Amino acid sequence: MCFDLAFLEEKWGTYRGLVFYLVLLLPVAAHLIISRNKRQLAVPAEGIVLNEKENGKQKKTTKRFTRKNMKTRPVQSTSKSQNEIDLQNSPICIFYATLGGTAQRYANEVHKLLSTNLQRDDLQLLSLDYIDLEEYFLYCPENAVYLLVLPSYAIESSLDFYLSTLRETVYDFRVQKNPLQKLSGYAVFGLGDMDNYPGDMFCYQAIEADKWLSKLGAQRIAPMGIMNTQLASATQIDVLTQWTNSVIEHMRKGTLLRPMDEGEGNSDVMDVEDMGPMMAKAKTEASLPIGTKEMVSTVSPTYKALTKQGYSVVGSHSGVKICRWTKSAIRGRGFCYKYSFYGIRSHLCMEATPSLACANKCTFCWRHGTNPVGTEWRWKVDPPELILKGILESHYSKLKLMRGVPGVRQDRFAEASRVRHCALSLVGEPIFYPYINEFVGMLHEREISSFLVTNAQHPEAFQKMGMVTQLYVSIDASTKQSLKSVDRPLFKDFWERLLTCLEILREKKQRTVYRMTLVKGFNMEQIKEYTELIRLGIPCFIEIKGVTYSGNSDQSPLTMKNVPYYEEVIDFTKKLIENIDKYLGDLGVKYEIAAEHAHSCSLLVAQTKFKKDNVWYTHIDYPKFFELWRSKKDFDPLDYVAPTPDFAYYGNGGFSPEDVRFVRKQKNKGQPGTTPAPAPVSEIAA
Ligand SMILES: Cc1cc2nc3c(=O)[nH]c(=O)nc-3n(C[C@H](O)[C@H](O)[C@H](O)COP(=O)(O)O)c2cc1C
Ligand code: SF4
Repeated sequence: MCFDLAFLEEKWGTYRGLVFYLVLLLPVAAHLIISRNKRQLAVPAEGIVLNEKENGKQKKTTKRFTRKNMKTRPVQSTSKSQNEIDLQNSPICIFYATLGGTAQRYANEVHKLLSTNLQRDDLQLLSLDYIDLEEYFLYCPENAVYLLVLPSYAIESSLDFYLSTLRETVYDFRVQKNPLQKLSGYAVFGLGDMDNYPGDMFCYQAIEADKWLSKLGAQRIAPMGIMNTQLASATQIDVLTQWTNSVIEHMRKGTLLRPMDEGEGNSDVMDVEDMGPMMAKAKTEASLPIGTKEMVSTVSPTYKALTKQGYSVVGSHSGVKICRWTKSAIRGRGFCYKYSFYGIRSHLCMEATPSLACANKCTFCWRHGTNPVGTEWRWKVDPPELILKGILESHYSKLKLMRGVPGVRQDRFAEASRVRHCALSLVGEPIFYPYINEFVGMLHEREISSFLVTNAQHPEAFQKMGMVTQLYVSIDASTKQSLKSVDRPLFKDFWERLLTCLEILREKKQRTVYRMTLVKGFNMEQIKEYTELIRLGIPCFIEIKGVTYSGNSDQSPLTMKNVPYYEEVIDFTKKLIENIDKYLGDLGVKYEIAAEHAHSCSLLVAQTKFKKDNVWYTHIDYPKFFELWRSKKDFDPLDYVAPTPDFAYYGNGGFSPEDVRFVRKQKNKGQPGTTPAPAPVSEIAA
């Protein structure tokens, strides 16, 4: 016994510390175990839908879709009264993406059916191309219902951008988990061409969207609808109506769906609900690796739309188009504003781009939503030699068509057979093209001047951009908010990107220009803020131009009302100069109006260092530029200037005296964008 007590005392001395810890930890451990059990019990009770991972193992087999197996079967659902959707008050958004218009038509149909059925007139119909994706797919409206009508394309389209945005949000560790769980639910309707894109390719992008939405925490309220667009149109409408009715039904019941295990139930039939998890595994993403897709393939609707608008698509991502001023100059009917400002004769000028894609969806873009978009280059790259050869050939072959056109001046037609200037400002973003420096170098070697316009969204590429004859940055607005509404940028940090590019521009020892396109009601206010942007870049020149009205389009909110009168452009410009004098006096630079081109509603504001002895030197000595460029030594913008001709001075109109002004019937009289000059102009500003 004594021995036992002594033994226990000795052991107590050794282990008492440990015993104290255990006693202290016991209540904490008990609390953790109890609360974990509570959570597990709560899952089914709260109706949380299991996702495919939680739902168990998946077999690796891949089912192929055939017309035969396109049946649906009853969907497994979890009916929860607390999930009932408030059909009268929940915001309902119908999203679509389209290239050819079919998905838009079907989205319209869904909108109509739902509006009638629910007797509501506030359902939103939204193009995924023209919304702020963050606003809807990161910070979604509370209790909203999302319905998506989505086609699939084996080629590049803006859907790729949408899907990659969803994917990035899923994997973005800075984003709170399940950001879409605030939604009441969602359902996807996919359109695809099963005959030409069978198996894994059929409706693959709608299926992918369904997967990412689910991973973002949104819950399916109705089975995914799938339609083969090769079916008879009456059948297609039936399928769509059935799906819409099923959505309404599910919303009424407040059911939430859970994906089923692959292989569950009858293996002959395919449940639409199976598709999400199963097809998510499909090798669609892997089968279309980055760098192999063509930006604009010849079979794409984008290609069709661009060619219809007069563009020639060269290779897979470049474009060229004969400008209407080129045609005008060949007929002796006048040059564009670049003649009065810089001495560019329009019939010697080629308008092109090595990248039809860009990172914006500007309201005034001529492409009307057909453009490919992206924040990074993810396409096949064409070599610069191929692009240059292709654009020159296309340009010349289109010019040849003008040979027999009435009024063509033979001297100009002959001169036009050698391009002297290249305006890299057509559409898209030229500095997006990975070999832009090589491409510009090839232009200069052929003594073709380069005017390059960037929308300032790629600071790294901009930093690397070498010498061009004239370097532009588009300044489409002066505040973050207005830039967002005018340019509808894809980058979240679009404003910071612009500011960084302007700072880079200031350091460039080149002829630099801010291009400002004025859109009434969008970007003509906040003049003081523009001066702050001028402070950042201190450009040599500022081009100020009224927006060109490019016609009605669903994709653009602009109307003729947004096109400013020339007087309004002048007024804006004068106020801008007053503000520069007032706020930027410390910079030691002064700006004045140097030239105008009234019939395209354009003014040129220049730093007064381009004025000597009361003579402006805004024109360019092009041979001198090539000489300096070949010397490979540093040179200054003032090293290759030429005097501005009298006709271009502000107050003289800017119309070339060599040409004869063409007077069209007075249908433009009094319209904005035209001058109040005695003779009506041939067309609205270019
Ligand atoms: C160039 C092109 C590629 C297509 N690729 C696919 C595809 O990979 N998978 C598919 O299911 N359908 C594909 N389709 C079919 C379209 O998804 C279908 O025609 C859809 O209705 C197009 O909608 P939209 O007219 O709104 O652009 C493709 C169609 C075109 C024109
Ligand atoms: S400078 Fe521009 S607007 Fe003028 S002719 Fe060339 S492409 Fe056309």
